[in-house]
Amino acid sequence: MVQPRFVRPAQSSPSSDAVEPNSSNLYVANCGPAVGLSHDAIAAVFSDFGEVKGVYAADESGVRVIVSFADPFSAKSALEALSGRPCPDLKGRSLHIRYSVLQLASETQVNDCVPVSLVDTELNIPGLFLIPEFVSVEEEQQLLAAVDARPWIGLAKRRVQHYGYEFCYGTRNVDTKKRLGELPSFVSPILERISLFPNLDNDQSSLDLDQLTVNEYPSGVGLSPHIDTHSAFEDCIFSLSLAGPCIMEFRKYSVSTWKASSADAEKLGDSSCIKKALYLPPRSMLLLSGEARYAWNHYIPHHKIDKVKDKVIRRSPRRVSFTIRKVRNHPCRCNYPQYCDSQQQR
Ligand SMILES: O=C(O)CCC(=O)C(=O)O
Ligand SMILES: [Fe+2]
Repeated sequence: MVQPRFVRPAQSSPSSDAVEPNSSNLYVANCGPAVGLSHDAIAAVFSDFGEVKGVYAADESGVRVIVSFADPFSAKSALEALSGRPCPDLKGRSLHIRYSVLQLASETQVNDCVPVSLVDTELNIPGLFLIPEFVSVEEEQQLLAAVDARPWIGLAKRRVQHYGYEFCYGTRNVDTKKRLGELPSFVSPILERISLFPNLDNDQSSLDLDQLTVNEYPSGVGLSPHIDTHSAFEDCIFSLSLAGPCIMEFRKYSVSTWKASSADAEKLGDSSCIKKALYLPPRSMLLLSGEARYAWNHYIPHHKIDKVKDKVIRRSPRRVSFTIRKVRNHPCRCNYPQYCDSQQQR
């Protein structure tokens, strides 16, 4: 059987162990088989506070365990009653207890289900281009310093900044009437370089990019599969990777997914979809245009470790991306109506 993996929950402050984190699992130090206390003996003591689903070794030490309750209230009562006090039924040992959460298998798994390409041409997706080393190491540092000097907006798992127009995650669109202002001057060299981008047959006006979303992903955090809303943005979507690499997976579903929530799209999983994956190194620029932009979902798997051409690559502590787009002011008239919110029959 696969041993469940538990980790410390994300905390907002060092003292937040006192706050209920809604976890049913406790990390208990200073007891275990190495000091003559069996998992059954530990379970018996903790079951005074509620139903114990299991006791697991927290690590190889033999003196640290995870006690998993059926509900968070039992875990809270046990923590409050037993933590920091000698426990007569466990040989008088003082237990050090904190909350723990079950880590999703996907966060510890190696992403190796879809072979990962290193070059765009290998994917054979029309309109998809990857330019490695689009910015220098020095420029990368300057761009990171510029965004780190500005306020971040905290989402559930990552942080973002919006410039030009705010992207609204509820509607997956922008409010074209609410312009925030010009794009900041630190992106000007990037915009200039984009205008010289090879392989672009779009007219120059679609390159008047006016919206920037900066995403900061901690290691193991990804992005659910989605197609950027057709009616929100023009054809060309640029994404600059900084600070760390990631894998981007591309999925083409045979059914329309524009109305499905991104979580639903993720659940659609293997059913009737083609999957391809590309390694995005730091400092590279990705362009999604045409079929790649309109018909393929892009997705960053929620993994800490990726397998790229038989090499195991650990994601760095953060990846920062600059997604640069042009807001659309008229309905989309692309050639992919099944994926297009502007062209759906209502
Ligand atoms: O982080 C990235 O490279 C992609 C971000 C993205 O897909 C989006 O903001 O729509
Ligand atoms: Fe996107």
